[in-house]
Amino acid sequence: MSNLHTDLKIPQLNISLKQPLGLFINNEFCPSSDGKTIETVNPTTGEAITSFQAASEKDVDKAVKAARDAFENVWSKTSSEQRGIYLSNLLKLIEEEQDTLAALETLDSGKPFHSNAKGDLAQVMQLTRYFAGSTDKFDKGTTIPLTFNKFAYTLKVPFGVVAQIVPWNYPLAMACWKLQGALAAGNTVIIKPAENTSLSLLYFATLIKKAGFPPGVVNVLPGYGSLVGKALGTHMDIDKISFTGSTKVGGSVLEASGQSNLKDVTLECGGKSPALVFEDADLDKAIDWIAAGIFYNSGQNCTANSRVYVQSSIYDKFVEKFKETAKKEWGFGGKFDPFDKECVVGPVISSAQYDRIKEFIDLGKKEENLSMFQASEFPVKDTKGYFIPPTIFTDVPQTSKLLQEEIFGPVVVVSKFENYDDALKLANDTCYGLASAVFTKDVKKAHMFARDIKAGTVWINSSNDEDVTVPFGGFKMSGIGRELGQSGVDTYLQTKAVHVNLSADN
Ligand SMILES: NC(=O)C1=CN([C@@H]2O[C@H](COP(=O)(O)OP(=O)(O)OC[C@H]3O[C@@H](n4cnc5c(N)ncnc54)[C@H](O)[C@@H]3O)[C@@H](O)[C@H]2O)C=CC1
Ligand code: BAL
Repeated sequence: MSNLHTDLKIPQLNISLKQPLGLFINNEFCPSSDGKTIETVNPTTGEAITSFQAASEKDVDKAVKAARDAFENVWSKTSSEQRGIYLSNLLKLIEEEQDTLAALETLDSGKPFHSNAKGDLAQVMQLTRYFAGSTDKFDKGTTIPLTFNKFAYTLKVPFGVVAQIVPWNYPLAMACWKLQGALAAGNTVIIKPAENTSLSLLYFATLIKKAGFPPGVVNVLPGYGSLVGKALGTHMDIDKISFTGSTKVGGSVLEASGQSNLKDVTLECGGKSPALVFEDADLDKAIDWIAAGIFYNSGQNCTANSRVYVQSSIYDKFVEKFKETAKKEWGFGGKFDPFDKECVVGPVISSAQYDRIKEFIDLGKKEENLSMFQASEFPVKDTKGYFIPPTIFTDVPQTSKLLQEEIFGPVVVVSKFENYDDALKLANDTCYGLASAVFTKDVKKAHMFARDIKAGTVWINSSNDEDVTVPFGGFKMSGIGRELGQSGVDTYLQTKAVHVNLSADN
């Protein structure tokens, strides 16, 4: 092992790989300027996997310079067709390396390989295909007739240098939601992975180079949020920043823009998304969707349907069946190994998140005296990993901290409602507005809910099955702006208005 690469083995899948550990600037892996490193831990075992280079402020400046030079001299002059070709090359490489990338996600984040990690890669491939095909199709601007001798036209132009900060719950998927859209639009990028899940994006950087992207177009800067993230937010030569993570840090990114150069800001932040189940719903199907909507990815999902409201006439039946489903379908598997097909609930990301979630569980149980069900024993005895079983709190009052705050774990609160107005009021009673779901066979009621709920996404008779072709983003304190779909490119473009005077006299 050098300090810039190490050999990793994943025996469960018979995979060996050369893992980059350096900062990726100008298409080369390099050490950090101050030699600092970060150790990354396998949440399944609690043991260290390896250490990678942690960028300094000086490295941020170096990456920004690389991205600026690449934008001004090369990328802004690269045709949209050629950008699409690079993205198509990238797609082919991701397809070839999908198992390795998915395996890295499982190793570093603990997400079950066969369900979650492969699912993340399927989404990454779909969105790369989508954005590769979009480069010559997105909105290019309009012509506006003014007078006989005057007209104007608009140009949609890239911002230039874009910074992107991504979280650990979907390390590569969240990176690709941002990266491919920004590249399709013609920007150069500096992207910062989360401290605890940097390996997959560093490996992905090798594919960027192989795909032919010119040096400096994509730069990957692993490092601490409080240092690298902050330096990106306040940098005077970054034109736009896009962030996914907690609402608290999202606010500080917005503030950093205001205190520096007013760079454009897109934020995807927290959520406490409601799912409503009306008495006319297909109960079994609703329960399957809702269980997946909270227990998939161990509940570490900004759109998780973490608040469930059920009409009182079917409440008891719902609760009974929901518990059965959680116990039967959402288990760790006997080996506590997310590479094992039986494992559908992996560990949560870190000991810090484990402690945070456990605090919520203890609060609900001991201080708020709530009725609680867990799909298996907790704390789990047979593992050193950060495993938390699906946990269901029932009859939870609207004022409970568990109902109001984002827990970001496999923990759900269930409450009852009497009628539509009651349900809507409860569902909208939150500072968040990311997503929502409604289960009913009544088309009118479903669309009334879609009209009335203050959230960026509404699922009718499903939950959390987002699609890369559909815009995604939050109302209220869940964020600013949209990603994916056409918005995934538009968000990285700004409008220039050109006024043309044809008159000979003035
Ligand atoms: N919306 C989402 O998808 C996510 C929400 N969260 C929420 O946040 C809670 C805490 O998780 P954390 O890992 O602490 O989230 P976080 O918001 O601190 O981390 C997300 C990203 O922001 C970076 N960051 C941290 N401080 C920064 C700063 N001052 N300036 C710029 N970037 C910074 C981190 O390095 C990471 O890359 C979770 O329990 C969950 O509620 C966390 C991750 C993803
Ligand atoms: N469902 C992917 C978006 C997120 O959790 O951040």
